[in-house]
Amino acid sequence: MNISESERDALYKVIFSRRDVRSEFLPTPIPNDVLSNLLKAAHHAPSVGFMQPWDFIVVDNEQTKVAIKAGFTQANEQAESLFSADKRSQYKKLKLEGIIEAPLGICVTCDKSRNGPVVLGRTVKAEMDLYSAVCAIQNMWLAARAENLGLGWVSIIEDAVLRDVLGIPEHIDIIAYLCIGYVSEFKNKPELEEKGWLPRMDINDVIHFNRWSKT
Ligand SMILES: Cc1cc2c(cc1C)N(C[C@H](O)[C@H](O)[C@H](O)COP(=O)(O)O)c1[nH]c(=O)[nH]c(=O)c1N2
Repeated sequence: MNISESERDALYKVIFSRRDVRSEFLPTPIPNDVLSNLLKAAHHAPSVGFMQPWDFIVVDNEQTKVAIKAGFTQANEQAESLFSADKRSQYKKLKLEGIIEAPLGICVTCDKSRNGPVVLGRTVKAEMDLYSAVCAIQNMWLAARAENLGLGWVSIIEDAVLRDVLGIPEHIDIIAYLCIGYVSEFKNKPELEEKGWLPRMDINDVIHFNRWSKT
């Protein structure tokens, strides 16, 4: 099966217009079939040894969201203190989550024990299952954009809080807490770029032929 030019263009449009969303969520409910599309896209991500180590815990309960938000607030206060004084005042002005506003949260986890202890492709690098779960998140992020849904990754929260609030067993790794919902707008640029936190690097500064090579 070949990809047509218009299908290729659509894929690049989705890639380049995908954003991390936290300020623009609308309360509009997400239809079940649309949510299913996102989860199916995530579940079709590549995974080491095809182990499919992910699980997706969907959060739609207000009380649960409030408890998760409290965890963010606590972690964010600690995070603030780590930045230098000038960065700190800039940091305080950033909105770094949409936990309450987004109609749905999804906690993505990784079960390292799935399919037994020896996994094809994970024999020398134990973290390959975690990377596989991240591939699922990126699939979901792109599928969300194609469905005109915003997605925001909230990593400023202790695993212990998510584990406690969502009842996640100790042997399961927590990869991400994602906020998902329709949005008032998709920004043209990353919010952190727009607000002067960091610029996008020049692509030529990150592509290197034979860098560090000994030969
Ligand atoms: C693993 C990981 C973790 C986080 C993020 C991303 C990723 C990949 N990002 C979003 C991040 O700031 C954003 O992707 C970049 O600023 C680039 O912007 P766009 O995603 O292109 O809009 C993010 N943003 C935020 O406001 N709070 C957060 O806790 C996090 N955590």
